Amino acid sequence: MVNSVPDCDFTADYLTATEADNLLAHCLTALPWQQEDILLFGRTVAQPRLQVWMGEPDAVYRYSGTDFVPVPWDAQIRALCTRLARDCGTRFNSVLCNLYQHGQHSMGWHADDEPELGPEPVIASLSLGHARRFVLRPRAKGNPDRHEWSLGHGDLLVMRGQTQQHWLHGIPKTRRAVGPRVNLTFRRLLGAEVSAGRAESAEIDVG
Ligand SMILES: O=C(O)CCC(=O)C(=O)O
Ligand SMILES: [Fe+2]
Repeated sequence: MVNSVPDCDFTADYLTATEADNLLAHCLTALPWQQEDILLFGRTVAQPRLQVWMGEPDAVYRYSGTDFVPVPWDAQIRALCTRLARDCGTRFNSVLCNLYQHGQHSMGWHADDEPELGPEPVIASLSLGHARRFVLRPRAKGNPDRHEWSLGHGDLLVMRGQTQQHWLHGIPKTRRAVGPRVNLTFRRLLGAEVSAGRAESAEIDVG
């Protein structure tokens, strides 16, 4: 039974404007951004965004057929991780950093439901830079429910409970002229075991 509302908490301006400005500039210049290839319906294509996987050495993450070995913690991001963990009442050991350079960069429908995240993961998503639409829809086909937030500079969205079991989420492309956006999603991997990977359809564009 799908809850009609996903278990998400949105906090506008979790970071002050100055904190957000400084962290955005730091992320854009200091992180080793890479555009990864993913396997999509048997073809190798470049992901429509740049990423950095960061965290504890054993937080190896398998996503769309690729193993991501984390780069060591950046001091500023680790400080944010500690603050978010305290405020969310949980612990995190890793963060997926996403860079959307323009409106054609996106993230397809997916759930963060890898087995190593556990059944009801708490995922804290901190956004910096230009606001983008974050859209959720039920996993069940034919259910027209939609929820969305505009995630702007310094905003926090925390997903918990059964959100990943029952809902898919993504960042649609936009024809608007938008500048760079950085999104940091803090997670806790429960073990170093490798998952089966998420479905290849994970990267179908969000409509
Ligand atoms: O960029 C966002 O807000 C979403 C990121 C996301 O869903 C993910 O990293 O799994
Ligand atoms: Fe996600």
